[in-house]
Amino acid sequence: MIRIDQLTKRYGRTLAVDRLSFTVPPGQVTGFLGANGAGKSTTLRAILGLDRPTSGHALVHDRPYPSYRHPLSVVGAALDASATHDGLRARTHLLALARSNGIAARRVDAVLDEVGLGNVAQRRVRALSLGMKQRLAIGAALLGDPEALLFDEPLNGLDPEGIRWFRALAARLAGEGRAVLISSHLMSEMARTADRVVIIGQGRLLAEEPLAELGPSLEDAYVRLTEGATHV
Ligand SMILES: Nc1ncnc2c1ncn2[C@@H]1O[C@H](COP(=O)(O)OP(=O)(O)OP(=O)(O)O)[C@@H](O)[C@H]1O
Repeated sequence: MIRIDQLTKRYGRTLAVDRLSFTVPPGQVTGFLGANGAGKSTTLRAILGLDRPTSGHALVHDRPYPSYRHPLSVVGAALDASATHDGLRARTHLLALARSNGIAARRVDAVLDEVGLGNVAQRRVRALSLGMKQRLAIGAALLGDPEALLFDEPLNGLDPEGIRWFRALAARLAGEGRAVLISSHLMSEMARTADRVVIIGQGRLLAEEPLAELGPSLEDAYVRLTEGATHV
C-alpha cells in the first residue's frame, strides 16, 4: 500500500503539490489523472524519494521508499522512457540495474521476453524506437518483481498492439495483488484499464473514486472535476 498523506511540494514560488492525500491499494489499478502541470510527476517522484516533500509524506507500507534495502522489489517505476543511457545495449542496461540490486541475471532475460524485447536485447538504446524504449522502461520497473508499480504516461510511443499488451499487463499485475498506479492523459484508455481513479488539479485532490462511481464517461467526469483547476 502506498499512502500519500498531506503531501506538499513547493519549487520556489510554485506550489506543485498542495496537501494531497490518497492511497494506492494492492490488487487494483489506480489511474492518476490531472492536467499538464497538475503535480502528477512531482507526486510520483516524492513516492520514490527523488523529490523531498516540503511537508507531508509519501510512504510505502508506512516507510519512506529510500529506507528499503532492496527498493526494486518494493516499488518498480517507469517514469521517463528517454532517461536511459543511450549508448548501452538494452540487456546491459537491465543487467546493470539487476546487479546493483542483487537480482539474478536470468531475471533480466525473463523480463526482456515479457516486455517483448527479447529479439532486440543486444541493440543499443539509441537504436530502439520510442515504443521499444517505453517497453524497456516498463521492463526495468518489473525487474525486482515489486509489490507496487508506478507508471508515468506508459502508453507514450506504444503502438495499438503495445497498448493492448500494456492493458493486459496492468490487469495481471493488479490481479497478482500488486498496487499499480498509472498516470495518463488518455481518458478512454484509463476508462478501460483503471479500477479506480485519483484526479488532481493544481496539486490538490479533486476525486478519489472507483471508476464506476464517476458515471458512464470518465472524460466527462474528468472535465467536470478539473474545470477551474487548470494551470496556465
Ligand atoms: N524541478 C522543478 N522545478 C521547478 N518547478 C517544477 C519542477 N518540477 C515541476 N515543477 C512545476 O511543478 C508543477 C507540477 O509539475 P508536474 O511535472 O508534477 O506536473 P504533471 O501533472 O506531471 O504534468 P504533465 O501532465 O505535464 O506531465 C508545474 O507547475 C511545474 O512547472
